[in-house]
Amino acid sequence: MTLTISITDLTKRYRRGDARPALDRVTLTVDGGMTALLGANGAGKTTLMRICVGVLRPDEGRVVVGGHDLATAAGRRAVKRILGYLPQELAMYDDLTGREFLDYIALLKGVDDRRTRRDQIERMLDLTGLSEHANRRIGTYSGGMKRRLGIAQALLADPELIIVDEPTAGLDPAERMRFRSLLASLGGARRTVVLSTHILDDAAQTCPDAIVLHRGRVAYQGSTAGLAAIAEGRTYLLPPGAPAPPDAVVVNASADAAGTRYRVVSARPPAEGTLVPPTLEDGYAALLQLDGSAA
Ligand SMILES: Nc1ncnc2c1ncn2[C@@H]1O[C@H](COP(=O)(O)OP(=O)(O)OP(=O)(O)O)[C@@H](O)[C@H]1O
Repeated sequence: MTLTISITDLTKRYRRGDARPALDRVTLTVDGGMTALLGANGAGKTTLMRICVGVLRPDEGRVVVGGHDLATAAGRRAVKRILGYLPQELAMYDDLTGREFLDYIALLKGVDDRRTRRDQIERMLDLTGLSEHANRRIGTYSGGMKRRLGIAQALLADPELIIVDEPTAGLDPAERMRFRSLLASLGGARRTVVLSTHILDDAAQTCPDAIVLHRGRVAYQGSTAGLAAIAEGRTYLLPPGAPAPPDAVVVNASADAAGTRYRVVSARPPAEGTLVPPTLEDGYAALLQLDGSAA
């Protein structure tokens, strides 16, 4: 049985009198497997994740994680025991080696037995490809290696629930692919994984389910394929030089010697253009367009 996160009517304002709350009556259910949490800058993703891991309190609403109510101290303690969390900015100690850092985190997570701790750390180092760098000081690690160490610490003590906030931001393409397959290998039947990302390709490759937050509200919850399908019948590739229709969202543009070629999502068919199967990016653009607030 995988763990479920039930979120009901969650509202969070950072300052009293803020015109728009960071989260506005958010109601969601997150089941096992991998779920992508999508949304523009400031949509409320980090706020939602911080509330779900118990480090931030909502103004209103309720979060129950695996049967534990986060409104209670006992509930928050219970969730900490089953949680692996990789925040956007994870504080690491540059003077520690990777192995020492993991040892410290494992102790904080209550893995008291030295041998169990050592075995778990070796497993995580191996899984994240850091074994040969484990005795180097973290201060000498690349950004990608620090991210991998971040996921290694999140996975210590075999958590049932994993929440990761933009884990691939700033990584080069090779590190990103490596990280992506590592994440995909985690989302097995036993775990509930929430992955917040701006990189829709990462979500499309790893997550069967998706949530889109828009200005603090839920704009979509369902399958990733269903999100892509919102742009079905309205995604067009325009020939070089053809202008994008005025009400279309330009998903991308590529230029070559023949001119610029636009990929657009448009409710109305353009004068010239070929209908193409939509990607997750197209579906996301269509969703925000339908919402009347494409950014
Ligand atoms: N500590 C804070 N104090 C005041 N306002 C905040 C604070 N943290 C976030 N906000 C505001 O709350 C809203 C939601 O922010 P949040 O960081 O949750 O969004 P996000 O979707 O994670 O964005 P990003 O993709 O840029 O990380 C934004 O308007 C942001 O400015």
